[in-house]
Amino acid sequence: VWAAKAWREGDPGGTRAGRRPRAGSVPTGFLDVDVTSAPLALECLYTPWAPGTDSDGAPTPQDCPRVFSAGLDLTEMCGRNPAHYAEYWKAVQELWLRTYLSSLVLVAAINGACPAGGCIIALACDCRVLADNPKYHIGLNETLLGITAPFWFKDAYVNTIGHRASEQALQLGYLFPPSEALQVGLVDQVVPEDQVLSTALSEMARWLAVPDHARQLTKNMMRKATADRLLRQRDADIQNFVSFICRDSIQKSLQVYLEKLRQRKG
Ligand SMILES: CC/C=C\C/C=C\CCC/C=C/CC(=O)SCCNC(=O)CCNC(=O)[C@H](O)C(C)(C)COP(=O)(O)OP(=O)(O)OC[C@H]1O[C@@H](n2cnc3c(N)ncnc32)[C@H](O)[C@@H]1OP(=O)(O)O
Repeated sequence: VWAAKAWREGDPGGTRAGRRPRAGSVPTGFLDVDVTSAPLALECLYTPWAPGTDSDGAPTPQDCPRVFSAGLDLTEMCGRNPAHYAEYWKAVQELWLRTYLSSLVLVAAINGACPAGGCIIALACDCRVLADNPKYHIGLNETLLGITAPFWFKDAYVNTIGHRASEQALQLGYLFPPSEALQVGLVDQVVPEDQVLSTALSEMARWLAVPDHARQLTKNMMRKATADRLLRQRDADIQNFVSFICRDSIQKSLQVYLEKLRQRKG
């Protein structure tokens, strides 16, 4: 995720929000940053695990290739207490709202797998460029984990790919390979892997060429209703999440899924 303001101000290596991947593991989070208590400088929000910049100040490819984001950190949703789940979900909401409502131009340069929470952050951007690699799937696969995508994930999906495609993909937990993601409109461009960053930059330039105030007002006009829907029921959404995730059956499903992931690795 690229923040236009920092880019324009020549500070593409600014503070990064989020968690770095554990050694030998995939980047899951972007949520151990304390987005709830300190104002998140979205101007400085980058793909969290991007290593920074090269000598010219241009962003360099991620140090964790193959994965854009593995979505929300499942270990944050397993075996914890209700207060932890509530705080975690509030942070997830906050991250999404700030990204979705940002007045900046945000372009997602997706150079790896992008399931669930990863997809939802990409969807909060203005434009998505995906690397053409059949392993780089994108979508909301929650049902395959035995959980349900919250209504605002669903809303963002419907806004992007329409009702019927969302209904089908959500129920099936379908992860789209690049060609299908492009076809259904989930991403805007699919390009060879080594052109993701340059294409994202070109897209950024295209969006920045539009007068800022007009673009920002238009963006807000298009997104406000969706964001307001969550804003109106934030607390209820947190309570829903906590009671849902605390169920024994859901905990069991998540543990089984995590175990499968770990075994697959071995
Ligand atoms: C009525 C209803 C009301 C309310 C409902 C409300 C809310 C519920 C919904 C909550 C929303 C959740 C959204 C999410 O984002 S869930 C997470 C979904 N993510 C996934 O399914 C991705 C899983 N991961 C993978 O498919 C692969 O890891 C990936 C393709 C990304 C990368 O593959 P690779 O081969 O490179 O890595 P692995 O060897 O598989 O994994 C390495 C280690 O990373 C661990 N891992 C992977 N993903 C996660 C994750 N999301 N969270 C935590 N840990 C993860 C994996 O177990 C390996 O761990 P170690 O062995 O190294 O410990």
